[in-house]
Amino acid sequence: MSERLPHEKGFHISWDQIHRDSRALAWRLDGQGPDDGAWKAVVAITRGGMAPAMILSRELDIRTVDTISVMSYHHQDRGEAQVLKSPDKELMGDGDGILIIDDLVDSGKTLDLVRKLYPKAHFATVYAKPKGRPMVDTFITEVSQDTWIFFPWDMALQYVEPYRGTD
Ligand SMILES: O=P(O)(O)OC[C@H]1O[C@H](OP(=O)(O)OP(=O)(O)O)[C@H](O)[C@@H]1O
Ligand code: HPA
Ligand SMILES: [Mg+2]
Repeated sequence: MSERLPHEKGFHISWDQIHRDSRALAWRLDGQGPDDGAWKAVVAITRGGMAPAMILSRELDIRTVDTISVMSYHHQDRGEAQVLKSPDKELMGDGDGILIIDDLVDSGKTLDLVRKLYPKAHFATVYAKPKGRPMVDTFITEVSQDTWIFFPWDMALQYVEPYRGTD
């Protein structure tokens, strides 16, 4: 069953902003891996985690990148999180040395599911809401629970009327 969430605010993120915030995340994680500071691999939670994971893997020079596909929302309606595609089993093990990246943590259900599969992985998101915060090891910006984050891949530039009409 899914429920409609009461989002009062919208937080609109540009490509430039997500690029800078993902770089900030990379900066924070640089040298923090278990193998002399190095990370074994980056795993993106698709689809939202792919853009931040690409930026981060470039910054940290990590060439081993895999994905886990978790689906939990239809537009703004939340359903049960389910794994649609798993990353390489041999690479993942119990998650030790693996950086698992998502664009945001909201209720925390997606990360809760992935954490159960890879308990030793490091979980990082660019944005976090209060409910999901305990599920994430590292994040950059927190927004309130009643904020819906709009990502640049879900938006387009369009004309807006000036505050004062033109006629
Ligand atoms: O903390 P939660 O409440 O679980 O919500 C966070 C997750 O929800 C969104 O993904 P979604 O399932 O909508 O799929 P998408 O990344 O393909 O858009 C978002 O990208 C996170 O992965
Ligand atoms: O605030 C959000 N924005 C976009 N996708 C999401 N998935 C869960 N919460 C959000
Ligand atoms: Mg997602």
